[in-house]
Parts: sequence; structure tokens; C-alpha cells
Amino acid sequence: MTEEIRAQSYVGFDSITQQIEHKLLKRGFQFNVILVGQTGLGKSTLINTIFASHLIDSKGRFTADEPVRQTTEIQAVSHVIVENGVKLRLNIVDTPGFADQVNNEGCWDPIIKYIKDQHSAYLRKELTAMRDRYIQDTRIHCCLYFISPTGHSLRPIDVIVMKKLSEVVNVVPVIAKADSLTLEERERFKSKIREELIYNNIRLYPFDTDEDEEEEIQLNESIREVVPFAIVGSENNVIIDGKAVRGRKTRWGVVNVEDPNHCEFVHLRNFLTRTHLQDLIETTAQIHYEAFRSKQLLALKEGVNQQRPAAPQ
Ligand SMILES: Nc1nc2c(ncn2[C@@H]2O[C@H](COP(=O)(O)OP(=O)(O)OP(=O)(O)O)[C@@H](O)[C@H]2O)c(=O)[nH]1
Repeated sequence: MTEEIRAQSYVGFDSITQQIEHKLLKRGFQFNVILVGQTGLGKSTLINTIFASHLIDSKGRFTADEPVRQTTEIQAVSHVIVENGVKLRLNIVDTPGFADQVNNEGCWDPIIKYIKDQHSAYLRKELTAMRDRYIQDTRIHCCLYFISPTGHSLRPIDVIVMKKLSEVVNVVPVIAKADSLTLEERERFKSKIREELIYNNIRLYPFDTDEDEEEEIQLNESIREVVPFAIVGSENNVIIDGKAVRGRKTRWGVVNVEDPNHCEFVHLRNFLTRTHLQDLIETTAQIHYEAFRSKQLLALKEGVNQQRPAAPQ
């Protein structure tokens, strides 16, 4: 056993935490998120609301004569957001055209392929003899999956796609446009979805690990109780009690997006940016990428073994 000794005079190695912080601040952080859900469910609006900036445009058709998308397209945009000296490089991957057809068979393939391609690109860079000191990370850290606010149950395509996605990425489901459901409908819909996720054996983020402390386990538990997040998005400000807030004004009232009594947007934002941002990044590297990496390396090894001449008897 190693004995713990207290230094008799100040040495200074406790400043390692500031040194790490300084280095990390200089480099900045990379966060890659993919938005999956049918056209018009408010994907662009939500991401712009979360990061309080206009980051992506709506891809919807504005006139009837614009062509309907035939396949799922993948479009990535990058932005750097700065807050109190912390630089966050944000990659937002949008998937317009997802599940917009009558026959949606296989419309998830380009999305799964895109996620795996990022793992593959990272692995290739890791394996090169002269690899970079810092590998540009394009691996997807979070998938926001938009569920249509039907109030009934998940559609078969939601079950298939969430299951497939959860095997390769951290999936965070949200009930889009939750202002279209009454509070009772919303609660019923949420518990129905939770039951269906369990029934279909879909394991969603966050995951507990052996290293987690009691506090983290409880935090994860409290998040699982809220998932799927029933959210409302808006890029517009409305005035409530003389204060400008992000909201949606209708003929019968105002939804304050940031009021937890109105929707769970604040829970989602806190979860994504304030409590689990680093964990989403780490889980991607330690669970999803690691699984991909070991599978690839094993396949490579088997391929080499098959090519080798058999050992003499
Ligand atoms: N009622 C309601 N409307 C919303 C909400 N979020 C967005 N919208 C509106 O829905 C419409 C579509 O929103 P977008 O953010 O463009 O939807 P999208 O999923 O990105 O659409 P595509 O880019 O076509 O894939 C816009 O008119 C938004 O103002 C919401 O929470 N509630």
C-alpha cells in the first residue's frame, strides 16, 4: 500500500489543476450534436433556444412548389460560442428529410452510417504512425431524438430508430412542441413512452458506472425520471411582467419556455450544458467509440490471421 505523506512546506504541485484549466481553456471544448426527427418538429428552433443564438436555419419548405426531400440528407454546421472566456466549438448535424416519406424503411441508415463514419475517421487518425497531438473530434456526443406530440404512443419507426441509435450514440429523447398537449396528456404520454422504452429494451443515456458516486447516481436517477423531456422552443422574446423572456404567444396565452411550470426546456438545457456536457463527451469516447474501436481492431486481427500461412504441424 502507498503511504500518503503531507508535504512539510509548500511545493506548488497543487497548481496542476490551474495548469490543466489554463490548457483546456486555451484549446476550448468540442461538442457535437445530431438532431433527428421529422420535418417541422422544431429541431432548429430548439437548438437555437438552448444555445441562445441563431445557429441553424429551418430547412422546411416555405412554398408548396419546393420539392420534397427524397432521402435523409445530413448537413453539419459549426460555430464557436464563447461564455466567460470558455470556448465551445459546437458542431450541429441536422437530418432534414428523416421519416418524411410514406415508406420510411431504411431512412435511418444514412444517420447510423454518419455516426459510424466519425468513429472510423477518429480511429484512422489514432492509428497513423505520425498522429496529431490533438485529434480533431467529430464523433457525435449526443443525439437529440424528437418525438412527435401525438399523445398516444411511440411510432414503430421511433422504436426502431431509437434502438439502433442507442447502440452507437448517447440518445436523449424529447417530446417536441409539448405546448400542444395538456398537462395530463403530457404526463400520460411520458409514462407510456417510458414503458415502451423498457418493453423494447432501449437503454438510453445517462448510464451509471461503477466509478459514480452516490450524488451522481442520484442525479442520473432524477434525470431518468424526467426523460423524455417535454419541451417548447422559441427564438422570440415575449414580455411577461415587464421582462423579456423566450416564449410563444398565442391568442389564449403565453408559454414561457424557461418556466419549469410550462415545460421541461430548462431541465433539458441544464442537463445538456450544466451537468452532463463533459459526461456526454466522455461516455462517447469510453463506451460508444471504445465498442466500435475494439470491434474494428478485432476484425482487423482476424483478417490478418486468415491471410497468414498455417503454422507447420
Ligand atoms: N407550437 C410550437 N411550435 C414550434 C415549437 N418549436 C418550433 N415551432 C415552430 O415550428 C415550425 C418549424 O420549426 P423548425 O425549428 O424549423 O423545425 P425543424 O424540425 O427544424 O424543421 P426542418 O428544418 O424542416 O427539419 C416553426 O414555425 C417554429 O416556430 C414549439 O415548441 N411549439
